[in-house]
Amino acid sequence: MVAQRGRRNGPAPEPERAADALTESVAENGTGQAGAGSGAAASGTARAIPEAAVARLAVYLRVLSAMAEQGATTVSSEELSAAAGVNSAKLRKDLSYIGSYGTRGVGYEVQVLIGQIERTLGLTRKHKVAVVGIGNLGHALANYGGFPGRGFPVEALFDIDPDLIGVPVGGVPVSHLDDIPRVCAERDISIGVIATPPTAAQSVCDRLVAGGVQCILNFAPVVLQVPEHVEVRKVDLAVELQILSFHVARRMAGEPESRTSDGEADGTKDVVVS
Ligand SMILES: NC(=O)c1ccc[n+]([C@@H]2O[C@H](COP(=O)([O-])OP(=O)(O)OC[C@H]3O[C@@H](n4cnc5c(N)ncnc54)[C@H](O)[C@@H]3O)[C@@H](O)[C@H]2O)c1
Repeated sequence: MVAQRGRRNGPAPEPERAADALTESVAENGTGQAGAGSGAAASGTARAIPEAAVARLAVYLRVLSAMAEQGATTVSSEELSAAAGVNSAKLRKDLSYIGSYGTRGVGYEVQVLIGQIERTLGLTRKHKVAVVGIGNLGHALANYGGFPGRGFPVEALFDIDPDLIGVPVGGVPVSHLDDIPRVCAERDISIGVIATPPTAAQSVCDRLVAGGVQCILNFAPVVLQVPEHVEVRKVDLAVELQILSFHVARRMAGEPESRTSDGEADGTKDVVVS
């Protein structure tokens, strides 16, 4: 996933919303590239957190939540790192960013660590999501049941196709593109997901911003221009496939492992390109 920086001038951020938003918890360096120690510290901590570490924190949270559901109260760094597919040195470093060092011989208290990661990721409140473009991808996103439980309820859907307007998808009726600003403002949508053709993405983005949306997840293969207070992340599965291809090519050539974007040797193949 790529943090994207196309900026337009715009109004100043609302501090309380900006501080809460998931994607604004990540480190920024103004170039779209993550780097160790760059940019803003995640909320609740004094240290900047590399964007790749933020992505791994989300993975640790998912693993810890599953462990908690199974009744675990403590977890060692070795157990957690194995379950998350990350080496334990990297895990300990990631958790040090949020001030969590564990107890020698005991490890980490699961619920305490969950709380710390949730606070760092701004997940102590729900972030309502709107999806725009209810085609193949939009349908899949709208129907996916895994978002609400992780604090991201899908509360609005938009499209331009008259055949879709008013039709419920995943229990939410599709509204018309023109209603984006009003509906997003009324429903307090904080994250907009763009799944339209690329030609439509910028105008959709402008409407989302007009509706007060401060975080955009963009699946369309286009760079969006946004005001300073709006955070954009771009998802491109082709890039992920190219990264896999890179690893296969390296392995076949017998060349050394790559380094992650936070500058660490990567023995885990969990490169996050940002
Ligand atoms: N990032 C990725 O990894 C990835 C993967 C698949 C698709 N995509 C991209 O996601 C987008 C959607 O792909 P898809 O396969 O679902 O396409 P699709 O054609 O099935 O769906 C697009 C939907 O957008 C709607 N739409 C068109 N113009 C609109 C507008 N102005 N406002 C609102 N809705 C509008 C259409 O009516 C349609 O329902 C494309 O840009 C595609 O390139 C990205």
